[in-house]
Amino acid sequence: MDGYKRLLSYAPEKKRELVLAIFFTGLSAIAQVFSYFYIWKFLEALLASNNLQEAMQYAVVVIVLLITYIFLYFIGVALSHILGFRVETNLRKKSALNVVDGSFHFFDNHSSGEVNKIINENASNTHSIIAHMIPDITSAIIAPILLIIVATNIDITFGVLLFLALIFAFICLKGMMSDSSFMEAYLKVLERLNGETVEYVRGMQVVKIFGASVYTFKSFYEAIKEYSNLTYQHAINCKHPYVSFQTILNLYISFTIPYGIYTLTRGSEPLEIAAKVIFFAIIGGVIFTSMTKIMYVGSDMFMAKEAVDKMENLFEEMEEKKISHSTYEDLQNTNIEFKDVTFSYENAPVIENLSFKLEGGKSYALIGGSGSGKSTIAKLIGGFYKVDSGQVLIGDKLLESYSEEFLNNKIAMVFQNAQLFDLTVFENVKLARPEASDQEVMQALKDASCRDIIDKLPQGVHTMLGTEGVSLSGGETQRIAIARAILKDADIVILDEASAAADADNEYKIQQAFAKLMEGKTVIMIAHRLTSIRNVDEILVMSQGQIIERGDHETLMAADSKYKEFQEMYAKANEWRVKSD
Ligand SMILES: Nc1ncnc2c1ncn2[C@@H]1O[C@H](COP(=O)(O)OP(=O)(O)OP(=O)(O)O)[C@@H](O)[C@H]1O
Repeated sequence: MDGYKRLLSYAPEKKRELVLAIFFTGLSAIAQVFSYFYIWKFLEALLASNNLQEAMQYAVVVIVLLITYIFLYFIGVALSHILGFRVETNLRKKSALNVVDGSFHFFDNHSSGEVNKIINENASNTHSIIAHMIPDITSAIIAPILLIIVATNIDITFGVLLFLALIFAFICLKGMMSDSSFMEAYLKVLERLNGETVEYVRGMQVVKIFGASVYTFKSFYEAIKEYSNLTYQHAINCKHPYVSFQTILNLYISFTIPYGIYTLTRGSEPLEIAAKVIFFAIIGGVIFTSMTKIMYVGSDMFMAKEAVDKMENLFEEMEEKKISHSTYEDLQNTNIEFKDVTFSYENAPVIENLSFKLEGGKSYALIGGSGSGKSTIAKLIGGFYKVDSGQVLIGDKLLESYSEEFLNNKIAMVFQNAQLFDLTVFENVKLARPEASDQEVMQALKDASCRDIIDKLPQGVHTMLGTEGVSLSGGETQRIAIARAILKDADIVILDEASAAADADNEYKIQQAFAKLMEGKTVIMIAHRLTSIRNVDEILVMSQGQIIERGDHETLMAADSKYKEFQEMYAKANEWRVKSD
């Protein structure tokens, strides 16, 4: 019940619907029981009293009560569906907000497909669990109890017999109810099977080309076997309780006839006994059928707990290693400082006890071998990750002391694999500053040397990009992303220069766009082309998470430096490229 209560706590505004759903399904159960009582009255009038007119009146009452039952049940189910859908909607809304707010650490460890799957599957499970649980519980519990009371009033022996049969039936049902360990194992196997099936379908091309069979996909085959074994074992475990349940039901119905004959020999009125036998046979079937719903209540409760556990775990993970920002919103200067910073993505530190200071208003280039920690430093300045120890200061104040939004507005980042959204070019740029005028957006595009891109697009700046629209090349995408950063007009600019060579024209335009973006800003450039950094104020050379050298181009070239070594290697690599071209 705990999972169910936790799920309901996601829709506190629909408490009234919950109470009304219980009320209407409860009322419908009472109407149902009354309809069966009047079936008895009908049979009694028809057979025992032989009063056709009275029987007809009872028949009308039965019909009215059955219609009332259906109508009330329908209202109860509709209300519980409204409640279920609201819980699902609220869970989806919360998920969407948490995803937007999720830590980078979380997204490093979870692919977007995985997150989407967890949210989709569990959120959509919740509405059906909630929608069916209230009607199932009422029809499985209220209706049988009330019917037993009515039945005992009609005939105490038949009533007691029915009661005993129900106790046995309940024991059998409990034997068939899936316990939490089975449900846990079942959901795990099902999840594995789904995952393996997706992998198999994804690899269908390889399957076809190489004529591989399902046996080649060993883990898919094992998942099928595991699923089949588990469900088979469960079916076997249910065999005895199920057969016993059916036997008790049929025994009870068959027993009403010899018992009726026995009472006849004791001088009872034959037609009254006939009426009772028919009535008890009818309600026996009805009660047994409604009781079977108890089986689903157990698994529904487990599913409710699973769904809410999985989603809440996901929400918790999204918050892990997230910086808790304060509210300060005034940048005194754009100095950047690392004080004894240690940071690790997983267990091993990528940078350890790193300290350095960058002066506001100057331009810096970070260079170093692949994996030396350049992008990590850029991300830590951007506030993407919480450091393990030490301090990152912006404007001589702790990064955490600024509000997240303020910091976002003060720092612009352009990564080599820039992301554009499925929006128009214009909308993509305007995202950086929604209050910007049309002229400002157009000026940013012009400054980022995007004129030629816009000219060739069918609807100019209003052309849709992405899956539904036009695709741009890597270099073009980066220029639009630079336009976005120019419009943002942030005081600190971090650029991750593309390592893959763009064509000469694109390369020239990207450099022009960068120059415009860097004007008057504090700039940190992660440089891959060593020719493009000669004019920066200072170059920081990185190796294994440490800054091993720093200085301007001339100073570093004059010494026997690692930087000089890098420049020479770069020049050689370019020479080879020219020769092989
Ligand atoms: N999201 C991540 N999760 C785990 N480890 C990571 C993650 N990002 C980077 N690393 C590791 O951290 C180290 C530093 O990576 P970083 O991207 O900062 O290097 P880099 O100098 O920018 O490299 P490159 O020039 O190849 O982009 C590498 O060993 C890398 O494998």
